[in-house]
Amino acid sequence: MPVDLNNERPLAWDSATLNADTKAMLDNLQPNILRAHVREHMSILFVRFNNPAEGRAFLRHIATTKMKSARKHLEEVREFAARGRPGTPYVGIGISKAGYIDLGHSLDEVRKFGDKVFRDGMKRRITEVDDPPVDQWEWVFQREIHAVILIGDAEPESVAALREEILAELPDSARLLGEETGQGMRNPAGDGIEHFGYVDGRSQPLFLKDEVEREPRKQWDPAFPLANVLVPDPLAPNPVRHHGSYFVFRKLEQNVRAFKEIERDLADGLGLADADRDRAGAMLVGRFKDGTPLTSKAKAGGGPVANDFIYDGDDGSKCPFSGHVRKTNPRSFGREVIMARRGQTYGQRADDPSDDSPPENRPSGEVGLLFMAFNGSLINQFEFTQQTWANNPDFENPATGHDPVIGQGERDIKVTFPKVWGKPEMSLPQTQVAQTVTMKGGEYFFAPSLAYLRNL
Ligand code: HEM
Repeated sequence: MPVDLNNERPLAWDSATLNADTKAMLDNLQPNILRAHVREHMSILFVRFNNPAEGRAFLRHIATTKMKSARKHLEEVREFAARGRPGTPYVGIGISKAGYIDLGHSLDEVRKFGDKVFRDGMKRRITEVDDPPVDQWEWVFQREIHAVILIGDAEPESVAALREEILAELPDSARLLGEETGQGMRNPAGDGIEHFGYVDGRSQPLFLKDEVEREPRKQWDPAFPLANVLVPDPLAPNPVRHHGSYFVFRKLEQNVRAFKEIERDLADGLGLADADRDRAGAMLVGRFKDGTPLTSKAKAGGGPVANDFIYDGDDGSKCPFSGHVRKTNPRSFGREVIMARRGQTYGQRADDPSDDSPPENRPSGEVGLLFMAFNGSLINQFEFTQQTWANNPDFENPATGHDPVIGQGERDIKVTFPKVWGKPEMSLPQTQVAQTVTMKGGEYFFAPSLAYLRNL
């Protein structure tokens, strides 16, 4: 029975009754798609091939010697939970449209990829998502990237060793165009944070029964059908059993100093004092720094980071409609838009992102987020989120503003903020906060099935 990508029931991946096609799907799927892989340390390599036979042989070799399946990953996670035995590192591969052509596929074959945006590539989509002109991107992303290789693990040593091994296999005809290094940051509670200091990566679509069952889910259902991240791999030997995922990579630089100034000025402007001052930043993100959802609480909460909430009954007087997490997941509709975010922070900093030191001690560049996400459809998920939700000041309610964190394009309308949490008193209309996240480049890839890679 073909894998039912639209089944609303989460996948019981280790059930004895799993059908043969679904088993084969898990044995041929890359890890980190259905469930996030440990990737506290990451090395991300951008490669160009230039010789079809050698490019194919390289990918085949990496796939057969260094990549594990989604099933192997899930077994490792279970082993770790039961016996504390650490798993093996993650190696993932994504191929761009230009990469498929360079590997020798015909245009007719590449047209089998249903996602037009993937076939265009990111450089041809800047108008739609209001990205900066390509000549302002970092040089590596201005070039024609054929493949991305993701290496991730809990410790830097194994990542560095694998990076060396993989680079040593790169044929002379190929080029390493550039690379990124990701490194996780954590707050004192141990939760992963991004550079503005907020807990990140908490809200995810969950596809597996064991993951769903661990979540409180009275209000928000975190279970999503596989279709949110999987499509049949059109070039695999058997697309009924072999699946892949559209992968978006974007390097997003964060001006932390400017963001911290904005938080401070907003708190001053609204007359917020003491612990209430944290609400300024929370109105921009939609969660407090410790992850407490602003729609649920007026102050940061402590305890495990909640994700069982919706915005019903919040007219914007608790969490503004523009707040980043409300914009990118309104929760009462748009479930088909939700993608699996698998990003990692980049850049070293001398200050502690979770302390209270003033804005002038914060970095104004060179740090940010390597935004990465798996999609069933780039046009209906990543691009839709960026274009129709984040960049749209009228989304859900007119004149509520751009997403203050990731919104791109002219922030010309004025907006208001609630002065008191949950009360109708609003501030005077004010200019929207400045853009502090800058896209430095990126590309769209397809993460093919292992069956495709092993048969190259
Ligand atoms: C530097 C850039 C970014 C920063 C600093 C950032 C920060 C955050 C933070 C702090 C959260 C809350 C943690 C959570 O709920 O899991 C979050 C959630 C989220 N972000 Fe971002 N983000 C960035 C870029 C993006 C981009 C480019 C997109 C998509 C276009 C995006 C989509 C989302 C989504 C979908 C959620 C989860 C919302 C939910 O389900 O409640 N983010 N982000």
